[in-house]
Amino acid sequence: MIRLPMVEIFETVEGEGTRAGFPTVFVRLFGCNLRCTWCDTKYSYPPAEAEFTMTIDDIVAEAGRYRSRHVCLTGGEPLLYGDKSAALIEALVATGRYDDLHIETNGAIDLTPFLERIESPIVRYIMDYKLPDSGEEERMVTANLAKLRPQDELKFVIGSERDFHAAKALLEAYPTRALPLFSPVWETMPPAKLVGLMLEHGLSGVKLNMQMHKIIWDPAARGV
Ligand SMILES: Nc1nc2[nH]cc(C(=O)O)c2c(=O)[nH]1
Ligand code: SF4
Ligand SMILES: [Mg+2]
Repeated sequence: MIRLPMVEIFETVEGEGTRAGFPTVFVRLFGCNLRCTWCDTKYSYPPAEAEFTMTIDDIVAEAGRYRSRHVCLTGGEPLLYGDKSAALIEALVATGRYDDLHIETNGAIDLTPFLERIESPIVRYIMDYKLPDSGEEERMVTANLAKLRPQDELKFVIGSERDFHAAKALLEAYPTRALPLFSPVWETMPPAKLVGLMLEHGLSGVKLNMQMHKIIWDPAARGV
């Protein structure tokens, strides 16, 4: 039986992206293949330990205890487990109880096998592109950008002006159908400064992405 290492399952409102504000069940898997400098979920990979492991059936049942019709698969990196991650996505889709299943993936996983295997219209990828300040830019799978679809989102977490210019250059170099989101790093990029840069550079197709959960609750709170 397939078991996955887990951090937590909880219900809150989605804090980010185009579905921000909808009641959403979060399924947070343990483990990540990156170590971003500004990571806000360091409890989701070693040296922290997985809280527990769960079977796919258990995860589906636990998520199903809540009434949200949106589900977010996150981590860590929820696609780290290949076929097992795909089987979890398929099992959540098969319940028929969700209108939206979005997957927060870190840009260092080739999405091709997932896009080819999973055909459900409710499944959407929110791909982070890690910029220079993260320390992980060289790990990005740039081939993913051309494969993302209009329902997917391409999120840039922007910590500095250097990051802003890198994101702008990347969008010019790698056309994508996904919606580009610019998200300010909570500690180092004042949102007003990021908006100013977006307007100054005429980035009319880019959407500002604020992390609502860090405004509503303590930025360090877990499970919200
Ligand atoms: N409310 C809320 N929205 C979120 N969107 C993405 C999250 C994540 O940690 O991946 C997250 C989270 O942890 N909380
Ligand atoms: S990819 Fe996400 S979970 Fe992994 S280190 Fe970076 S910010 Fe943290
Ligand atoms: Mg979070």
